[in-house]
Amino acid sequence: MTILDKILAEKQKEVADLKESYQPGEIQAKRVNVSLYDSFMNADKMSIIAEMKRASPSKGLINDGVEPSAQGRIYETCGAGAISVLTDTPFFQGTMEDMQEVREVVDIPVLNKDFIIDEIQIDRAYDAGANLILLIAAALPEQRLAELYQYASEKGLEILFEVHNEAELAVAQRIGAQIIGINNRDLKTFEVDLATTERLAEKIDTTKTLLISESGMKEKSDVERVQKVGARGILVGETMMRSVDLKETFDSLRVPLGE
Ligand SMILES: O=P(O)(O)OC[C@@H](O)[C@@H](O)c1c[nH]c2ccccc12
Repeated sequence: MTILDKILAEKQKEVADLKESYQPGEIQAKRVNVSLYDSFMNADKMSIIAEMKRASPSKGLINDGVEPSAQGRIYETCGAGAISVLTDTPFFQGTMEDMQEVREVVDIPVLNKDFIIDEIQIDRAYDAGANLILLIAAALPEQRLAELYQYASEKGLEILFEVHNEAELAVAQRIGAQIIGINNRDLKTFEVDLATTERLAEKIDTTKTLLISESGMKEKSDVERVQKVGARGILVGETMMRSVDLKETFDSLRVPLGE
């Protein structure tokens, strides 16, 4: 059983509970109407989705003392284009409240980072003020991904569609995903390799599809590698959570986008 299988088994239970306990519309949060697609496509520097990530199955505790609203404010001030908040509790120590706290204090797009397998989770993400949800190609069959993609779009959410190999990328393209995240980390083995972005980017028309490279970004040279193949955005968790000088970290990773 891979870690992804374990997480998904846990999500089945969570969703069953949520269907009993959550009424869509129950939470009400600030809504900010911003498009990550538009802002990232129009930027002249690498855009950063900075992530709130206390812990992970691969790294254990990363930074559990973090205060979401303070961290969210700093991310925005330092130049984040968006903020990703992990809301999974058993494996990542995040909560939905973390995301709501961040939402209240920032005006940039907020991504609800979780393992979404059911519409009810999309309802709750929307209610809690998310602008985007994550859909992970490896988590579900194509038909189900297509249904959830459409459900989220109809609610006015944007979708970060995450892929890790050619077959998953083909699914993203058949579904018509506008924002594709190439995860450099294999969710089944935790291995990280930036060559994943380099290999898959070739098959994407990055003038129309917004390409985000996810995971494993530590320094400028990493960002330059993915910029060269057309990424306009990066998703950065651990490096941001461990940074002692966020302004400096953002400035060094926001490389120019030119040729
Ligand atoms: O901490 P990193 O290596 O910068 O990675 C961030 C982000 O890409 C990673 O948290 C992630 C990518 N896809 C996911 C899916 C679920 C949970 C987490 C993730």
